[in-house]
Amino acid sequence: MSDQDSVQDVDVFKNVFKFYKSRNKIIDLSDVIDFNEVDNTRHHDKISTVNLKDNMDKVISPEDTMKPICEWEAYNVSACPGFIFIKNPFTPAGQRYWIQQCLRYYPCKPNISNLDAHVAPNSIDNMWTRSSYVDTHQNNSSKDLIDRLRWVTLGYHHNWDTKVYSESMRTEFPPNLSRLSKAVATATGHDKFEAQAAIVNFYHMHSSLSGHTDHSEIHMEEPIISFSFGQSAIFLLGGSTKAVPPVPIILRSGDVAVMAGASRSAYHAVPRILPTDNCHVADLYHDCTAADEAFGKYIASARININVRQVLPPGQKFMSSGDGSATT
Ligand SMILES: O=C(O)CCC(=O)C(=O)O
Ligand SMILES: [Fe+2]
Repeated sequence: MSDQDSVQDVDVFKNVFKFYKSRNKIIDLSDVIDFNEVDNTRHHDKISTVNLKDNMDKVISPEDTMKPICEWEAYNVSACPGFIFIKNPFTPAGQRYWIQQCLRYYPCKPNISNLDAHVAPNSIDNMWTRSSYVDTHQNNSSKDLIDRLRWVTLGYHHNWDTKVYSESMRTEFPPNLSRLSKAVATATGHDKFEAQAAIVNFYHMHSSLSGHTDHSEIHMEEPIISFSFGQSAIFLLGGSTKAVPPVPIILRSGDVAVMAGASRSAYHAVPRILPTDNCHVADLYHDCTAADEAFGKYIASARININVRQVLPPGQKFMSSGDGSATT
């Protein structure tokens, strides 16, 4: 293989990313796996149904936000071993509950967000109630603070520079999100999963997230559990190198992606946010109180993703001094 060949191989993930990110043309979605159309013959041979564990009466429906597990539909993607897609297992009120948690509560202290570097904590604590989504009489011409929110970290706070977690950058993981993640983990066969760190991403219509792997966690045997709310996304799931052509998948509001097994350390990206093409999100806030409708206005042009991870090996409650340096 010549040098040129190997460079081209390395760029496969990036080329596919650029293809879906490009705004210069009408995007061709024919290769994108859409689990809303599982009978679509084009992609039928690329996926298979997963049988979930329906033995979890105690943990199912955390905060009463999910449908009974017997109604969940879950799929594998043959090219991505270990990956499980669960088609929106939430009730409409359940989705509204999690969207509210992400906008109203998770950005507040002691959690960390991209806004911390710019504004005082109490401005963040009140930013939802003071936003023009809620206070419609507000004639504040400056952009809402909430529109500048890009990420929040929970539990062990992701260090964007060093990519190393530390005990000194740890706060309580939200118990409700821990129960939700445990329910999904248990249903997909990971009943020892402990939610210890999460990133909540806030995407706007032109946002994207480039190809990366998530490998800061000391223990990589447990899955990443990823929840999507609001506008849809094209999610690219590749392999262990950027030479592996990624599989494009549509993630819609309520969908859950579980990156387990080999897919836990696979390259992945979000090249594009797509306006919801059906009643998915509009329906959520149909006939709601004004307080709820405010969340509907935000989510009409935004996507929220919560991805939850276990950091420590089973049974270990804290990081020991050598743990941080064990990761790269
Ligand atoms: O937004 C998504 O679906 C993926 C987010 C992600 O991969 C990350 O935050 O590491
Ligand atoms: Fe990621």
